[in-house]
Amino acid sequence: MIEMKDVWKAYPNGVMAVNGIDIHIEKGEFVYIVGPSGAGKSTFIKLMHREVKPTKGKILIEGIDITKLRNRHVPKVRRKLGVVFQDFKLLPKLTVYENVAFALEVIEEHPRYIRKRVMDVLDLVKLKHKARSLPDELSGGEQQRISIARSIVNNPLVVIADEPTGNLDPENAWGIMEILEEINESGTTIVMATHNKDIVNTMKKRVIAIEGGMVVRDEQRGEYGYEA
Ligand SMILES: Nc1ncnc2c1ncn2[C@@H]1O[C@H](COP(=O)(O)OP(=O)(O)OP(=O)(O)O)[C@@H](O)[C@H]1O
Repeated sequence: MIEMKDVWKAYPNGVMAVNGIDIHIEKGEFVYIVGPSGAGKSTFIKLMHREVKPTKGKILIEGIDITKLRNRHVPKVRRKLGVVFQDFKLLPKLTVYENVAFALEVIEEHPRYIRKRVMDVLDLVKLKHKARSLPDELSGGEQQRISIARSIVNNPLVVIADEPTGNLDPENAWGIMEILEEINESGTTIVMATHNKDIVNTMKKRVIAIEGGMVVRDEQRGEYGYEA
């Protein structure tokens, strides 16, 4: 479902962040991306949702090469991807409800469908009662749960998360993992870059390790493999 074929990324300053990556991720997989700081994990994640374009290579999402897409076709493919960031990136002046509804309003979904869908995903992350709050009235863990609700409101095929637990204490981090696992069990693919050794070692999912912009390990039911 997601395929990278001989993907390279050089930033304008000459840094080679990704050096010839070939990977294939199937529908429904849960994949951790691990590796030392500066290894290229975030670049890998950004390539996957076309925040950056590769210098060379193909990136296929359901057979569509996202590196070759015309700009006007990008939103259609992006809708297949939910993205979660370490720092949540909620819109501060919009309520929780409005943050989550935004993606559906942009594509002009029916207002009745929007109301139901937004309340359903808020229910999934157990924050229905916070619908009218502003993001800064919530704890970090709650904000991240809202950003996950926002990422899945469009029913994406894959949720791509860059260090989603990086700003959270262990209890909140595990709360996020429970939600991601539930989303994965309903068939959504999850790709998550992380430095969290405990989570990777406990969950026993596929682990892809990146070092120096290359895949150095790819194991089913893998371990974190580095010191925390
Ligand atoms: N916008 C950019 N311009 C130039 N170089 C960059 C840019 N973003 C990242 N890099 C460089 O590319 C390399 C890979 O960075 P990347 O952020 O992908 O690593 P990472 O594995 O996610 O690191 P961390 O675990 O610290 O977040 C690093 O050498 C970094 O300094």
